[in-house]
Amino acid sequence: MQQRPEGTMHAGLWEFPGGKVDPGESAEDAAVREMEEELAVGLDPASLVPVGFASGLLGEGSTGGAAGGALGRRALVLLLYAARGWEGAPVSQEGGQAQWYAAQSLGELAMPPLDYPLADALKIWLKHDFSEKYADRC
Ligand SMILES: Nc1nc2c([nH]c(=O)n2[C@H]2C[C@H](O)[C@@H](COP(=O)(O)OP(=O)(O)OP(=O)(O)O)O2)c(=O)[nH]1
Repeated sequence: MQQRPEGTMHAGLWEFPGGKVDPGESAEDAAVREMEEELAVGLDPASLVPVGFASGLLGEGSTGGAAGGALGRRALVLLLYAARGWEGAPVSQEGGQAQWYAAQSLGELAMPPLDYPLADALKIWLKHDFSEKYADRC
């Protein structure tokens, strides 16, 4: 998990690492690029397995950050992927904190609103160990 920097929307809250999909990019390619940029971790896009998604409005529930409250009603959809293999040890590249947490403890962490349903989806996914089904991919 990564802690959002001061001065941004949802500052100080812990989120799943990732970021926006660039024009012309697939969601998987964006996830790989963001993991490299944010945590210096190398991933194979073919090894990513979809875990779940969460949908809401940009800025909903945020009190801090420059953009808070002034965003209109833009939709935000977060996609969560699992990867069983990667290259390198995750180290935050952008000055904030990055830390491993057990999936079961994520509910106690202060997170932006959409990361809670993502954490629930992850717990269900791990319980059923769907990764076995994709053993050749992750
Ligand atoms: N993780 C997460 N982000 C949320 C939620 N609600 C919400 O408005 N956001 C915002 C925060 C960010 O502006 C945006 C996610 O984009 P992002 O991960 O690329 O974060 P960012 O804009 O701070 O980073 P960057 O593109 O500048 O690198 O969505 C939420 O519930 N969870």
